[in-house]
Amino acid sequence: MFAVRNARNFCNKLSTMKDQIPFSSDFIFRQLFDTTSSTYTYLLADTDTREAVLIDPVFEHAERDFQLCKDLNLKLKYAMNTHMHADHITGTGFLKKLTNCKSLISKASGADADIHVDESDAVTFGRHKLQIFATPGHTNGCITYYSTEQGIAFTGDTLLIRGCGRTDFQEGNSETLYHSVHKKIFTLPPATKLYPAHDYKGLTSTTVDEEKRLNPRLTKNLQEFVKIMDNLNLPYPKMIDKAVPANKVCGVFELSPQ
Ligand SMILES: N[C@@H](CCC(=O)N[C@@H](CCS)C(=O)NCC(=O)O)C(=O)O
Ligand SMILES: [Fe+2]
Repeated sequence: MFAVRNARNFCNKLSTMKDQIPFSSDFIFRQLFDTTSSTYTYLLADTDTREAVLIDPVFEHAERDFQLCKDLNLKLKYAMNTHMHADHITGTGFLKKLTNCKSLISKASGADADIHVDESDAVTFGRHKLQIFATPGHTNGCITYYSTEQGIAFTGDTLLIRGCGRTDFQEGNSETLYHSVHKKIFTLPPATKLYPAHDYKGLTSTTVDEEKRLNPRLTKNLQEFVKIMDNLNLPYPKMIDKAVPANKVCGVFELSPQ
């Protein structure tokens, strides 16, 4: 009986993995990394129009990201953030100097940008589209970018792999984060691939199904979750005093990292 149940559970897991949608042949996806802040930057593009977007670019890598766009013959349309970061300076300001791109962030972030977005807005590049979900909790202005067609979501610091963003600075609120994850991210199809803004253990992506089963914080009930978040006792990010003021004005604009 035990063996049968185990086999059934295993098959259920495999079927969820089988449901994963492969990227369309006209969709470019690159995951880039900053080893200092463990930040992921994502380059997405349309192979036909060559329009591209960068999610969560890092200041020190703006030239790398610009060069990659050039190498792939892409026109950067938007340099956009999932939230006003506290641990690194965004590359959006620098990328605006290097290209004709526009910066984009949520209205609720309180940060400057060319374009402000909100729940139910969408970002398009070529024929591709990212829907925007407001997923506050780590900060007030946290958003998740979601592509139904590709079956992927960029969760910023709202949901990390087997973790989540801390809620002890900026406008952090653990109850709000819990509801953002449970009502927005966890209601996406189980096979949706999730790409966070950071990972500190070398993992690169997860799925809704995986996190609903395995996230050590978000599988708990609200009360237990709040208690966990109240007791994380993490040191403040080293860059916070520099990063937050810079990110409030869309990053810095000098042409070279110091
Ligand atoms: N040590 C790093 C900061 C690490 C950190 O605080 N990460 C944030 C996300 C970036 S704002 C976080 O929410 N972590 C959650 C967790 O459980 O680790 C540094 O000094 O920059
Ligand atoms: Fe953050």
